[in-house]
Amino acid sequence: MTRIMEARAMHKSYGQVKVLEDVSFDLEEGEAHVVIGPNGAGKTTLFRCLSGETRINSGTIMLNGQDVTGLAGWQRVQRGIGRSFQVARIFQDMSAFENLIVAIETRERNEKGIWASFGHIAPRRAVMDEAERLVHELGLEGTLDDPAGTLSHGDKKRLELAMSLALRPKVLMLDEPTAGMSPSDRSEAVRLISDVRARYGLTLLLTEHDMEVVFGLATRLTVLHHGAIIASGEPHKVRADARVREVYLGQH
Ligand SMILES: Nc1ncnc2c1ncn2[C@@H]1O[C@H](COP(=O)(O)OP(=O)(O)OP(=O)(O)O)[C@@H](O)[C@H]1O
Repeated sequence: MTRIMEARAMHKSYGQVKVLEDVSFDLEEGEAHVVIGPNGAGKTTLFRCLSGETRINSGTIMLNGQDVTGLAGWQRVQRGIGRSFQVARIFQDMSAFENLIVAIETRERNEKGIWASFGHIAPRRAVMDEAERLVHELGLEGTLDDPAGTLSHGDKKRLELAMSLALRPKVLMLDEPTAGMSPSDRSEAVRLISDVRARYGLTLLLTEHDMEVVFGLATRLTVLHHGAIIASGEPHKVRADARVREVYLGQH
């Protein structure tokens, strides 16, 4: 297996609060690596550090063998890290389709440089075709012309996923993708994420609280507790780990 990401000895504090303490973390190509842990364990912070949204205080992060520790989030996106769009990043007044067009054009600008943004007024046919394909694959047909801000929670999540895929990432990071969903929407989300992972040959990194989602998707499971990793490995082995059951899984 090829190691895509290798983070070593990461420390992260917010003021006096130590959130990550000596965390080392690997991501292998093709795996679906799920990070779980109690509320406040540091999962979102770990995500933000790996994606470059926030800087670690010490440690190193390598991506495909290159040191990206000092690089900003957008520079890591250019190197293949796709972080699911936060709901706030969707342009609420624009339609789902227009949001997708923007995401695809953003990728093209990243690929070709700033000059790609000049020279066309209407979206080109290829961009429209790609947006239509994503709409179809993600089941967004019924929502196309509605302002994104008026979409249901489940459809917003689908749109976020479509916008993340538009960036053609090698690694897709999803922070609690099923948060706030009904049980049936959850099962649908698991099916969709598995489907997208297989179709795009993606490496997945996600956090999740729902155990059906966790065990439905994970090929590797890592458990964070008070900002430290207490177990990592095959899901069924981690599930049986006494310490993990004590601090987290025993309550589920
Ligand atoms: N920007 C910030 N400034 C100050 N403290 C923060 C900040 N972000 C997170 N924290 C603190 O860091 C700790 C870990 O938070 P984090 O959101 O990473 O945990 P989590 O495991 O994702 O939790 P949850 O499961 O509830 O989402 C918490 O104590 C939180 O209050």
